[in-house]
Amino acid sequence: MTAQLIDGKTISADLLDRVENGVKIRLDAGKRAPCLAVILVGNNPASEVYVRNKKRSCEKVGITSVAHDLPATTTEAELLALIDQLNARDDVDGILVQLPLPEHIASETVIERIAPHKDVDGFHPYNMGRLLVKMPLMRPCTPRGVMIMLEHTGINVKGMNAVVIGQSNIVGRPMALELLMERATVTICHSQTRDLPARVRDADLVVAAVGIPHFVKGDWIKPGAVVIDVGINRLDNGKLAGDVDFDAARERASWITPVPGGVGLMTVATLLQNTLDAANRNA
Ligand SMILES: Nc1nc2c(c(=O)[nH]1)N[C@@H](CN(C=O)c1ccc(C(=O)N[C@@H](CCC(=O)O)C(=O)O)cc1)CN2
Ligand SMILES: [Mg+2]
Repeated sequence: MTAQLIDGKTISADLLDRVENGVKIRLDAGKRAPCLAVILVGNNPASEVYVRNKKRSCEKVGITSVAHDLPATTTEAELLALIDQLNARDDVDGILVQLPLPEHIASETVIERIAPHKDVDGFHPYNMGRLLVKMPLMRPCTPRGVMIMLEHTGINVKGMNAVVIGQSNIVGRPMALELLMERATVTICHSQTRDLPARVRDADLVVAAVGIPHFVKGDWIKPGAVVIDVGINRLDNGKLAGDVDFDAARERASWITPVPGGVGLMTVATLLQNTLDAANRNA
C-alpha cells in the first residue's frame, strides 16, 4: 500500500480562505479587523522565520498584527508589563509570545500572565483545563490544526487506537485531549515508554511529536494506519525532516502528512482562526 498524502498546503489554504471570509463578515458588519499582538524576544533564527510567516499570513487574511520585537536582554518583569498593557487594550484580540523564550525568562509565568480570552496559542492552564473537561475555548494551534486536517480528509477517529508520541504542553498533551474528545482510544508515549515499536504497531493513528528526525521507523507502522508527523527537524544538509521515516512509512500507511508541507502550515492557519474567534467573542 502506498499512502495518500494529507496535503497541508491545500488544507491550510482552505482554512485561510475561511478566516479571510470571516474577517470580511466582521468588516461588512462595521466591526474592526481582528488584531494580533506578536511578541518575539531575542534573535532565535527559526523563531524569526515563524514570526515573519505569522505576520505575513495575518496580512493576507486582513488581520492586523502588531509586532513587539524585544531584545534578548529583556527581563521577565518587562515582558510581563508588556503583556499587562496588551491584556488591558480593547483593540487587541490575541496575544502571542513566540517560544522558546530566552533561558532567563520562565515561559510558564509568561503564558499564565496572558488573559485567557486573548491566549490565541491556547497554552494558558485555563485553556488547557477547558480542553480537559471537554469545554474547549482557545485550543492549541498544532493539535487543532491536526484535527482540521483529519476532518478535511474524511478520517473519523472515533474508536481508533491512537498513539501520540510526545507529551509536551504544546503538542502531545493537547493532541491526546483533542483525539479523546472525538472518542479515539488514546495512548500517550514518551521517552520512558517500554517497547514503543509494539505500541505503535497497534495504532490505527500515529501522531509523532518527538523532535528527532526519522525516529519512527516504517516497520512500526500498522498496515493501513494514518500517520501524522508533527516533527520539523533541520538536518545538517539544511533540509527539513519529520519525526517519521517518511519513505518507509508511506509504503504501509493509508494516509500520511509530509514534512515540510504538512502540519506546520496548519499551525499558522489555526492561529489566525483562533484570533478571529477571539475577536468575534470580544466585540
Ligand atoms: N508561541 C508559539 N511558539 C511556538 C509554536 C507555537 O505554536 N506557538 N510552535 C513552534 C513553531 N511554529 C510556530 O510558532 C511553527 C513551526 C513550523 C511551521 C511551518 O510552517 N512549518 C513548515 C516548514 C517551514 C520551514 O520551511 O521551515 C512545514 O512544516 O511545512 C509553522 C509554525 C514552536 N514555537
Ligand atoms: Mg526567542
